[in-house]
Amino acid sequence: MFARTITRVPRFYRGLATHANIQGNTSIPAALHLKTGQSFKGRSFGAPCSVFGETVFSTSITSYTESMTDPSYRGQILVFTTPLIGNYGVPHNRTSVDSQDVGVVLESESIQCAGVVVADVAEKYSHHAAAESLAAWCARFNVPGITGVDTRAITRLLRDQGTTQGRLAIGPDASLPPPNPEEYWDPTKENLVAQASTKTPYELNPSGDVKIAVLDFGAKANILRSLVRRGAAVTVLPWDYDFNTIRDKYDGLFLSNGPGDPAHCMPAALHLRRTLREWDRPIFGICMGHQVIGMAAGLDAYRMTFGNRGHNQPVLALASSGSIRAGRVYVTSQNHQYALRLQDPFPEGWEPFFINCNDSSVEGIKSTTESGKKVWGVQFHPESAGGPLDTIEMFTDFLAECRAHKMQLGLKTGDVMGSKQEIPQLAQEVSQPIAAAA
Ligand SMILES: NC(=O)CC[C@H](N)C(=O)O
Repeated sequence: MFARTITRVPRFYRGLATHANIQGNTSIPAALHLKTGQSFKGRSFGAPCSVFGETVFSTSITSYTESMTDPSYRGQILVFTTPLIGNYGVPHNRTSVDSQDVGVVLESESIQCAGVVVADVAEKYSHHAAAESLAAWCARFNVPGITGVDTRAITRLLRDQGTTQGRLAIGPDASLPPPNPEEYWDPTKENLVAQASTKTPYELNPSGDVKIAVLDFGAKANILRSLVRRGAAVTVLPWDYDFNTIRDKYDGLFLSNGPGDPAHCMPAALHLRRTLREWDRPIFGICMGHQVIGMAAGLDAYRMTFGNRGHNQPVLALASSGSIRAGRVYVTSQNHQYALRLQDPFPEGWEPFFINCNDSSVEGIKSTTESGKKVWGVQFHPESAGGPLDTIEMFTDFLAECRAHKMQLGLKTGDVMGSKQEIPQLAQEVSQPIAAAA
């Protein structure tokens, strides 16, 4: 008898209710077809258009917004193993643009994956920073989604048969028979890096004390943020730019992540081979960048069965360097299909740096101490976004090495603060944020 009926929604919940939204086209039929002959029927959300793509799964339980804007997912139909996706909506993807800023909140300007597959799309979303629903965001970027499918069954299939070419068929296309095997699009044939990379060089944080050139294979914004927020002046170069022509103006070189088959990046690996021979300043690469360093060092990159996509991949450090301690396991964020082949012996001057605790794949390489070089490549993503920050200090380590090298050089030439160093012409010409360059 003392039970009270709440007739007024408390203020706090009323605020949330205004964010809640119902959007999407979930009564439109959709189907996911795999080249291997299996089909899954569900309902559509997002853009009402059909797409081809390489079907991959990610075990991440959060950060769908970061994953979907990561250029490394370009051309892929992304299956989320977490059943409920979309429940915190999507934020505005703009920051106030100043020289320290890369201009976006997420990992790039737009959705990069070709389509998304979820068990249960959240039609209601709630988050203080949310501006729209997952469905509305997908519709705005012309990216289709399918919901109401058994993502566990799809994942088990992909785990057994490997990443498979697929077709997301929406609306009337969903009731058509699946495409013939030869009609599927094979993204490995395309140079996706050339599509994702900046077309023209641009600079961030020009007043930074240490000058870093970034070869952009499809860089995630958080890689650029991680460099800029640690005080680096960053010049972002197209993926096939011959860094050797400007290298003396820089204190370090960084090679970014990127989509597709690393074989397309062989021109960059050949330029880098020369850099490694003739230049002694620090070099750091992540994911595709790590694969390019490996190819330049003489290692092979191969296609894994289903790759590693998720935010809890354990890697064992085999060597100590900077903040990394040999013998420790770090939990890492990953998104890759290819890996460097472990070979014995390793090319002279190189050693394995990390190894994956689940599948023993190579997770990192480094130049040996005897080589006198300072070069590191990691298959995982220390910058996270999303995922754990266990290895984020690798950016600090890299910049510390660049600063130390610059200081040593200054001591030799009597130019300790680097004041005699020329400001790169290139960098002055192209000072603009990532958003404007995209
Ligand atoms: N995130 C990345 O840079 C991925 C690299 C490469 N495209 C691969 O799939 O292995």
